[in-house]
Amino acid sequence: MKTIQVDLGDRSYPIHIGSCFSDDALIRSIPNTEVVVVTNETVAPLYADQVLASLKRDGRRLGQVVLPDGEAYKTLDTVNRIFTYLLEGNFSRKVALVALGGGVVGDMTGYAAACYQRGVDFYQIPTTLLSQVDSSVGGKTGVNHVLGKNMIGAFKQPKAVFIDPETLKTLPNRELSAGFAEVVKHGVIADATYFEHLEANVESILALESDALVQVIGRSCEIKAGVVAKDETEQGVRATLNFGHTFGHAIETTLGYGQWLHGEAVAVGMVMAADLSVRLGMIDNLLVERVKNLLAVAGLPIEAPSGMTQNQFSTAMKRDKKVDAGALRLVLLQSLGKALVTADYPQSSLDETLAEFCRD
Ligand SMILES: NC(=O)c1ccc[n+]([C@@H]2O[C@H](COP(=O)([O-])OP(=O)(O)OC[C@H]3O[C@@H](n4cnc5c(N)ncnc54)[C@H](O)[C@@H]3O)[C@@H](O)[C@H]2O)c1
Ligand SMILES: O=C(O)C(=O)C[C@@H](O)[C@H](O)[C@H](O)COP(=O)(O)O
Ligand SMILES: [Zn+2]
Repeated sequence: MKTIQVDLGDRSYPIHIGSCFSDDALIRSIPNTEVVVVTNETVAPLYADQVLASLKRDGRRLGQVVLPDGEAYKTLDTVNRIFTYLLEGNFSRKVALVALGGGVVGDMTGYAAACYQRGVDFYQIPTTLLSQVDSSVGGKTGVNHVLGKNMIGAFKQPKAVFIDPETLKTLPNRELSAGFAEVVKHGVIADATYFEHLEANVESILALESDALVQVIGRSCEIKAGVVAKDETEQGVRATLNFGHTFGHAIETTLGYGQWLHGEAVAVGMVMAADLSVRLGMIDNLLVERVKNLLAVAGLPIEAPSGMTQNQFSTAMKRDKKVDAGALRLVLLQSLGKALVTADYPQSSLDETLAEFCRD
């Protein structure tokens, strides 16, 4: 078992990576006397019994909420189903909510934990590549609004994260690729050597070769944990984790949640942000080609959805959470492994990038 610590003072927590399901002592050791597992209709039949069995203990009350599956259900209405279950069952403030599933389940469970009786304990058992390398770490929780992605939410750190890479064996390939987009992001913004490692090992990672996979989950969690420890609530450097997301979120919101997967939208978003960085003279076009090539090899899109207009991008991007005093801050590249958050770019250059990808 590999363990990475997220250092946040009295809210620090471990990320355990290994056979957390077959060797279930860590999951078993969750101390709360009331535990509710929150999952969805796809993940429940695969893993919920196993997790509930691990949690079973004399004197502990267990519950389970099974949510509908899909990004389209990442809403306040769905979170309200969790509240209704907890209230009907008279669960107290001592309850721990355990998110079992991908990022959608994790983000909603964390938000429910932040709100239920003004805050209860929360654990993450992520079962997609995306959630194992990104969303289970860092405490961003929340739901989508029809006008913007993740617009309603709270920072709520989990007490621990339990990652069992074996769960990825049941994950559809399209979802695996989507998770890989966030892995590429970590290399591009924070670690050139890691990016080179991904270029050299993309096939073995996506073939789920155990060593390659554990190494990638570990390195991505280390990078994310390091950034979050420096800037938990995104006052500064954490915004670099949003590389590609301003464009990507615009795609998700405009097409309708769930049409494109989050990782797919972020893949194109990263190419667009890199394109803008070239236009501003910050990086060489060769780097854009390397990013595009790695994403394409992983089966990810590198072009904007056909039919999406420049105006649709602009409208959605104006609502980005990184807008400050009316100016849209974007994450751009200074070099491989180095990102910068800035509102200091000519609007005409952004327009050129949008025009290049939209052709409307
Ligand atoms: N909080 C954060 O920091 C953060 C970071 C990145 C992304 N996100 C959010 O995460 C969400 C995307 O997460 P995701 O990519 O995990 O999508 P997801 O949660 O929708 O899961 C993808 C699909 O895989 C299924 N699934 C999950 N585990 C499985 C398994 N082991 N075997 C078979 N099927 C399985 C799910 O039911 C779903 O159909 C988006 O809403 C995004 O905004 C949050
Ligand atoms: O943890 C972060 O910070 C990130 O930005 C990680 C992103 O991959 C993730 O998609 C996040 O949910 C986006 O955050 P948002 O604040 O732009 O909604
Ligand atoms: Zn993301």
